[in-house]
Amino acid sequence: MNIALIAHDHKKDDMVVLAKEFAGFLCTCQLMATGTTGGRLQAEVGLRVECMLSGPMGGDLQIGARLAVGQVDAVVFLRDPMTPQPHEPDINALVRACDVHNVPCATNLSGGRLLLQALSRT
Ligand SMILES: O=C(CO)COP(=O)(O)O
Repeated sequence: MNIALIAHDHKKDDMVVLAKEFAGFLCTCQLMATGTTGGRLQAEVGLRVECMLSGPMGGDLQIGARLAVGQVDAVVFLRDPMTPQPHEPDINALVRACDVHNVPCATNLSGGRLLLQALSRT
């Protein structure tokens, strides 16, 4: 299974907690992440992650492009709703691509937990 993991700066600690919780499942998946998120998952959780560019540099778009051609099965995108992001159009494009292609996308910690629980049982 191909899973994309993305977190805005104020949500990166949550992503590390979530990834540690599901490390046993995630280490059986092909993981991709935006640059800084992926770096933390590698360093702090020990997961093997394909790192794209950092989000503001186009990482969300890289993941969206893969998703559009069927190479992403699920997205956990822990967004920060309280902080304006310079690359808001890229963020919207990725979430829209999930909707266009009917790819499950969790945008907060509890949704991410539910999604990973469900996927880890399949
Ligand atoms: O900005 C992001 C997603 O929109 C996340 O990017 P980083 O993982 O590189 O911080």
